[in-house]
Amino acid sequence: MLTIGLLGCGNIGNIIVKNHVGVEIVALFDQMPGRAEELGRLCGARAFANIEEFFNQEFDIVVEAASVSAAHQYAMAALEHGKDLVVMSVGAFADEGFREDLNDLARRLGRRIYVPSGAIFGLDNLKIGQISGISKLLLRSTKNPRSLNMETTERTLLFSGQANECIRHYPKNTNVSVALELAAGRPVEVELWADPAVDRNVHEIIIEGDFGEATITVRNRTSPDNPATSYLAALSIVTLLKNLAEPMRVGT
Ligand SMILES: NC(=O)C1=CN([C@@H]2O[C@H](COP(=O)(O)OP(=O)(O)OC[C@H]3O[C@@H](n4cnc5c(N)ncnc54)[C@H](OP(=O)(O)O)[C@@H]3O)[C@@H](O)[C@H]2O)C=CC1
Ligand SMILES: O=C([O-])CC(=O)C(=O)O
Repeated sequence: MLTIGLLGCGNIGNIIVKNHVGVEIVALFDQMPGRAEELGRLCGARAFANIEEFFNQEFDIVVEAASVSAAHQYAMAALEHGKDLVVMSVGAFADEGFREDLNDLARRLGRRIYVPSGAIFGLDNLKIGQISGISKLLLRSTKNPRSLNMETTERTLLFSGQANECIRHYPKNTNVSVALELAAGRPVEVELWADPAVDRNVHEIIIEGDFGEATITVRNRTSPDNPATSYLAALSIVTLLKNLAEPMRVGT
């Protein structure tokens, strides 16, 4: 069975620990050591307050579910310690230099980096953008102001522009935009709205290209412990882990 070390023991970490299938969690790390210890009591994994000790444990995959800055800080070290890597805070890969260096290192060391589909549907066939023209790719995300840690009484446009700029301002809310960019291999236009009338995290994806047109709307329930994060994102990472050991891959 694949063994994992969980880096980040907040909302998604909790959902992984309570729902994981087909993998064994053996090590836990969080900058709030109490959170790692609490999850350790639930699943029997060892909690570490020191990142070096965490990386030195024997397991196959580091699962990052912490923050964009944590992904930046620890991704290289994870590979250097002989682990594969699952990155939930994919916004870290908006930094092209970092992304290329990490890919080079993974190639050199024969390691894999996995990016879950997260809080959206449609990443699979969007990859055709790497070989065929896509003329328009727009993500319109709408969240309740509570999810964005702000207050407003009316629908408000917070950001309009490119994904790699948006993630700098909203690293806890727009990782999906960078996942779209990586899949399609081209820039993504992003609109981020705060709307007190919605109780879901809504992502509308509008795609036009040589293949035709597609519109995808995902109305996500929020997670129990973090309204910024859609429950789907946590389900997506649990599913990715479940499928890693399977011989057959479904979806492009
Ligand atoms: N790809 C996608 O589609 C999606 C990605 N995400 C991303 O997934 C990540 C996890 O989400 P979620 O579980 O809801 O977030 P939470 O804030 O609930 O949990 C993250 C945990 O990681 C800790 N943490 C943050 N930075 C570090 C660090 N540098 N080193 C160690 N621990 C750290 C946090 O501590 P503290 O509370 O002190 O910060 C917290 O305990 C976030 O980055 C989020 O933006 C979320 C939804 C969709
Ligand atoms: O969970 C969501 O709806 C999206 C999100 O926070 C992100 O992409 O960072």
